[in-house]
Amino acid sequence: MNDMRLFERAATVDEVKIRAKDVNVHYGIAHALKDVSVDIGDRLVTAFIGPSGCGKSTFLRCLNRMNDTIAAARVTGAIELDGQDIYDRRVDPVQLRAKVGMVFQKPNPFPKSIYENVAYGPRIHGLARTRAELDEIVEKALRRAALWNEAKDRLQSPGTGLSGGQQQRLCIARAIATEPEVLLMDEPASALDPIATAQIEELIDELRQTYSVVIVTHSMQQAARVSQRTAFFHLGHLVEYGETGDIFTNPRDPRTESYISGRIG
Ligand SMILES: Nc1ncnc2c1ncn2[C@@H]1O[C@H](COP(=O)(O)OP(=O)(O)OP(=O)(O)O)[C@@H](O)[C@H]1O
Repeated sequence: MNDMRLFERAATVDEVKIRAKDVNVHYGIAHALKDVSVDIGDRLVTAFIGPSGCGKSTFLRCLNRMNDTIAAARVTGAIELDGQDIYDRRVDPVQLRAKVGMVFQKPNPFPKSIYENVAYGPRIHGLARTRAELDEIVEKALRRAALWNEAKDRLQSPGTGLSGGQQQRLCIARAIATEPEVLLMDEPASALDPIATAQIEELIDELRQTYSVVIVTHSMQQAARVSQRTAFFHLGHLVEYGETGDIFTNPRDPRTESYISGRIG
């Protein structure tokens, strides 16, 4: 049984979920991201690391067209999700963001009940026909986000009344309630204490059984703990990308080496 599971995981590891080719981003005249090409695998965690301002969040936002919402941002190049160009004019960015969900640095629940926070996406995307179906979706998402036990008796209480770590798990539940395929996380634990951080990291490890997870992090320890692949960015360039273990123990580029040994950043 165990061998079988290993085999299944090995078989899925090399499937490409997102393929980015020659992606450039300008904010007005500032060239923030330069010729980034990368294949992001399915059902594994990819970490983006690098010094402040190197373009990690900018690139993350390219993957679900969140940069569309920034007037100054201009994105060129190609990004495919399962072989489909996400920048094609026929793609509805709202539908895309249901498939490629996002969790932000600061937990940002809606000023609504816990239940409504999770039910919102499924409702606008018409995923439930009845209240019972919606209840089921909400419960499933809260369970997957490891929040059900803490939230089940207070579903009608405001989401903002939860602790920081619980709020972040609520935001993860909200993101996964629309059955996304990819989860983008921009420093999801940076506002949390060590215990809540450990819970989020454990959850990320769970989630990769189902999703492709991409996480921006400032913590190299966190990247080493949660990810299987790591991409190192520097001054808008993707300098090095590979197996996390290799990046941290045997980096090929001197800039990566300097960063992970604390000489730049
Ligand atoms: N909305 C924006 N408008 C103008 N410039 C921006 C905007 N967002 C980012 N930038 C610029 O683009 C560059 C890359 O920023 P980005 O936030 O992607 O880097 P980052 O690696 O995620 O940084 P950090 O680790 O500090 O969050 C920076 O020079 C930043 O000032």
